Amino acid sequence: MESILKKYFGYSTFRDYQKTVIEKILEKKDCLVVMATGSGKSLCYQVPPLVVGRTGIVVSPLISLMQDQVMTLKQRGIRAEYLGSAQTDTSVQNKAENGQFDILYMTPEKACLIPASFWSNLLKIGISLFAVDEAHCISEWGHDFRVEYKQLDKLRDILLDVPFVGLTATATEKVRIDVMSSLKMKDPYVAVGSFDRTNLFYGVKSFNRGQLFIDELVREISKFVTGVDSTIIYCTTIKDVEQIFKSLQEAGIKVGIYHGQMDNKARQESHRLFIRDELHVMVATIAFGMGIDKPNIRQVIHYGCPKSLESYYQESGRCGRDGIASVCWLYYTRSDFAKADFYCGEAQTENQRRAVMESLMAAQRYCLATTCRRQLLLGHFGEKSSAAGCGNCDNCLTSKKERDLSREAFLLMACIISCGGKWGLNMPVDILRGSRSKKILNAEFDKLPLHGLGKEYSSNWWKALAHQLISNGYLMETVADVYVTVSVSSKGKQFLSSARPDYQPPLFLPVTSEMEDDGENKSASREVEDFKSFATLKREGFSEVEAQLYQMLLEERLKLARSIGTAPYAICGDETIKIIALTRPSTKARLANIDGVNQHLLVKHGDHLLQIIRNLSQGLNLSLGGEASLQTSTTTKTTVTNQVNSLTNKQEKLSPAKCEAWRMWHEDGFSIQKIANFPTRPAPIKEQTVLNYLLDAAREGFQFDWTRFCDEVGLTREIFLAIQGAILKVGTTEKLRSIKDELPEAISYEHIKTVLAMQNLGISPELILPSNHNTLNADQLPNNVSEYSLISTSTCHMEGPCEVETSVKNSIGRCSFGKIEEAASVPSTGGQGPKLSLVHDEDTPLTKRQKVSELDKGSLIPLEATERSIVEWLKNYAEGVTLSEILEHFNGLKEESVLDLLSCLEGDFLIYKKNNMYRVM
Ligand SMILES: Nc1ncnc2c1ncn2[C@@H]1O[C@H](COP(=O)(O)OP(=O)(O)OP(=O)(O)O)[C@@H](O)[C@H]1O
Repeated sequence: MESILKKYFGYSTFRDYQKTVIEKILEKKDCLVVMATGSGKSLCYQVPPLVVGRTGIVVSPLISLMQDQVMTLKQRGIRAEYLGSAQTDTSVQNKAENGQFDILYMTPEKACLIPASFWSNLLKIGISLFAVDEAHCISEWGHDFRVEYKQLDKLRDILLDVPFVGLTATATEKVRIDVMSSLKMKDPYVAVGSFDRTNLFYGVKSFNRGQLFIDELVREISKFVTGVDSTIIYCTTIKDVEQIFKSLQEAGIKVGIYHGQMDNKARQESHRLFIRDELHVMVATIAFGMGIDKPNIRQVIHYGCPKSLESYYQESGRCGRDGIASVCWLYYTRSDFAKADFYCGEAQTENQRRAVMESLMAAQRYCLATTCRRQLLLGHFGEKSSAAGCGNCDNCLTSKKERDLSREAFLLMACIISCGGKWGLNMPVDILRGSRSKKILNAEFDKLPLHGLGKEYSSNWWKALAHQLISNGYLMETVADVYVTVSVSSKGKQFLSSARPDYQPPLFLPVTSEMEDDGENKSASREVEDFKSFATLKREGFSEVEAQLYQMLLEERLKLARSIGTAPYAICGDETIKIIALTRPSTKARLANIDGVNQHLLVKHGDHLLQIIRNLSQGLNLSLGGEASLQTSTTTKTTVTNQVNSLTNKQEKLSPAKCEAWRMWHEDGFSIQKIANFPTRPAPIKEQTVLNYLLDAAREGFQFDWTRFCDEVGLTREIFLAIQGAILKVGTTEKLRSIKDELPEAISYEHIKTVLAMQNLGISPELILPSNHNTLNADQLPNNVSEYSLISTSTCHMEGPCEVETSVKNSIGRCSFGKIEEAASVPSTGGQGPKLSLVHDEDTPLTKRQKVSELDKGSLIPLEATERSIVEWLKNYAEGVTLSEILEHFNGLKEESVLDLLSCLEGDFLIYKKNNMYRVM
């Protein structure tokens, strides 16, 4: 499974639930997968057909979505096609029937109407799975019910032994049950993940609809539209779409338009150009919907409040699908909340109207919230999140101002009660503002003592306060048909009973931006200020010149995509380009090792890409090879970004020479001695220098294998303890010389430096340092250990010096820093086996894993390393093998030769490297 993942998708690690779902499918179990948008559900049905080599059928609601998926899969070397009304190639059905595709998409209509002979023929060859994407469409309770989906259950009786898989990003409990029963699933495996999209920033602003705001928005967008990131602007009306589209176009931005009144062809063309990065911004109504599967959308802006939180989650969820930090801004005006009539237009029954109203009210609550937006959003889908805020929404990031609003709250609540509690907000607000409208005069509300007492605030200000009182439980809303009435809750009444017109108990409430700016006076530029600052999130982690390289590489990817008629993201994702820009691989093997680089890309475009990387890097004076070992395999995309960022930050603190030494040691597995004398160096450097470089890297937080390092410098637990004792005696770590003077000659400065670094970093010797007790006899000791024995016994609280002394001497014997001659003079243990190599051979690494050594016990005869023998041997280790272990197994062979062979195997995608372990594809 993992080889398939790397080979076709370029990734080396499955996301949490993916592996289990795939395993269940391979066991032929039905599955229901409910996971957030962009969480990687597609992989669950894309991998099994490749594992078993039989076609997987995928039902998908939209032709455009299928076309995009097929395009992307083809770029991965996967045989994919679709069947549906838009398919012009008449041979596809025939080929499909003969099992010639790995993955075959079809519309639900096609799946139901295709002749039974198609299924029986294909069944003879084998069908690996029957997946229903966007499975919520099958349920009448789902927000996107499609009648055609309901017919799919018929296929259950035809595709008897085929696992059915339903996948959706939005499904309540009710919908889930409906999907399972509609697809007649048998005891399905259900995977429900978090809906949290942690890489998305959520923000909301109120604004005044109009050209002034649009102009400001356009100015801001044109500042950061670079041609590599995409933005979607969702509008609630076609009029808004056209107005914003026109303004962006006039500003010279490559912008597309998409709405329901355009003809099919024009919409398809808009979609196509946007997907292929030929357009940078898309202004659309929500008609530009489900089929958007573009990973590098960095911003989704809602120009107007959406009709429900479900649709907001879906629409904003098109942002940042590749896991890179992205932003979702929602702009609303108060008038958006009065659109109930409009949204209720199609509702037939009162219940349906109520459902629409409640959805709109939830969206309104989201807009007006002063607490964590993510929590509100997740809570709406029944997901609990931690009590603390998310730290990635406007409310969490901006400190809330609070004010004692007891007087104003008193006036508003008293007014609501005075006018009978049967109105919406407009009536009490108008009374407070002293309106003399006909409605007010007729009801004689102008005679109320409260009339005109709240003139100093705008009507929006009062409404914003009302929503604070609602969210704090002082007021409550009731839906009656399409109307919402507001009344005072028992908490509100309690407050009123403890207050008088001239005295109110303090009531501190958050001051929202609407209240702060008093709505009407707000300048457009302030509204878009935050928008701008969050749009630059993605540029974190690059030096200026690396950022330049990143942009250039994206341009090159665009050119390549144009030349082969595909979308840039189908070649590889932005995150992959980011890692390429940071590591600048110079060989196919290194390129292959990057997350997101698949075999097809390497074989088809690898040489071209390497050439480009070389040329561009040279032009920018950047060294090739990069510094970071970007093993991106263990985490989600978001973590990958963090890894890259933190590595880059670390690299900035470390000189290139140190980074390079660390990379050679950590990534390539070279010994310190080898690095010091590397053939490409103009002159060798001291081993001590390399050791210092590596310790600096460790101190800067670079990934570090301490066991290997200590093994290489010959530091055992006993030496560690001896040094610790000396430090205690000297009483300071400032003077290395004094510490050294307390120790036997054979304990070097390098040992001391290593111990100090470990102590500083809190690395416990117990965990990583071997003890050499019992490996040598006491009588094999050289004579000069008396001084040391005092130290070691006192440190170790041992009765006699014997064992510790023995171990120290043994350890010293293994030390490679200027102590080789001395070590050679220590007699060998003879019968202790091959583990204790007292004479250091520069091509024989010192580490040895337990697992490998067990398998290799007694194998001292040099083995011939060929591509075939390496692959054959690697097959024994599902978890992989390190370079040192390979070298140890093929003992007697030069490290460079083995590296050459490994490099070829990686470049040919026969093996791959994950977490520094080599594995067979
Ligand atoms: N194991 C993985 N490692 C790295 N990236 C992955 C992995 N699995 C999936 N991805 C990437 O995550 C992105 C989103 O995946 P995918 O399109 O499958 O999401 P989805 O859950 O189907 O979303 P939606 O519900 O919106 O259709 C894609 O760019 C995909 O290549």
